Amino acid sequence: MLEVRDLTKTFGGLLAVNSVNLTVPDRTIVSVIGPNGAGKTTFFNMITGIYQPDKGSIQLAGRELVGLRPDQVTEAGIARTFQNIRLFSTMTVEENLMIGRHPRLKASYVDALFRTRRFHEDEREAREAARAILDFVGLGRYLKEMAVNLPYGDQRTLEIARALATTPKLVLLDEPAAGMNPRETETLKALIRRIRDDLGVTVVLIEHDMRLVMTLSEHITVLDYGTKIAEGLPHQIRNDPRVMEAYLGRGAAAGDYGKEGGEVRA
Ligand SMILES: Nc1ncnc2c1ncn2[C@@H]1O[C@H](COP(=O)(O)OP(=O)(O)OP(=O)(O)O)[C@@H](O)[C@H]1O
Repeated sequence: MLEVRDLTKTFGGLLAVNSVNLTVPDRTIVSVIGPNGAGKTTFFNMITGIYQPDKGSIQLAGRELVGLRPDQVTEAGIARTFQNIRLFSTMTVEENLMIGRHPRLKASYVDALFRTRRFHEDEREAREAARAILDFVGLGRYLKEMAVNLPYGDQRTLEIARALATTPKLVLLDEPAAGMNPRETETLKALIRRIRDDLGVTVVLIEHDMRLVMTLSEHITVLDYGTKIAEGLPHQIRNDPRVMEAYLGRGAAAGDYGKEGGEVRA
């Protein structure tokens, strides 16, 4: 589904992502992990067209994405969430989803201006889709609620719902469990599995919660100082000395990898 080759990005003299390759098969759940500043978010930002890479290629189901704008990447089939919540807080839950739906609508500016039949059809379709997605993620009861009034964990789920509203082939989740309590994280884990199993959407996540990463991922790629230092199955990564070194060498970024005597909690 996703084939990243030789992806490279520098900021001034800093090599933030250094010639990274990543292959993500269709309908898999994979994780990109690494200590703080390893280049994970920069990697996501290149895939989604926010940053243009200095070098490399990014193909989604065979289509080259380098050079596309973020909205064109969304249209091509990649949706994402961000490390920090980016909802329209003064809009309702339904409206947040309808905005997520926008790239898939057919009506033009002129249709909207003159409220044509196509405009009304689009609006009805977007409302129906919003309702279906909210039910799917378990937020159906909040349809007309202001996004800002939702509990924290539900706001994060709403962000995932908004990403799903673009009907992606692949979704990139940037630290979806950040700030969640263990119960919310369990619910999130089940949701991510259902996104893959029921919707057939491929999932790539950046996550610091090692328990979640180790139990959810089918494949893990580890970055350190912008370079891929390891990749493989969860049990291989858990026992990889290079990975332990990367985390422990930096004081095992609070609550993460290697916290308990060099072993990963999983
Ligand atoms: N826009 C930018 N301009 C300059 N340097 C940047 C920019 N974005 C990221 N960097 C630098 O690139 C490196 C990689 O940062 P990035 O945010 O991708 O890491 P990360 O693995 O996502 O970290 P974290 O886990 O803390 O979110 C860091 O040294 C960071 O300071």
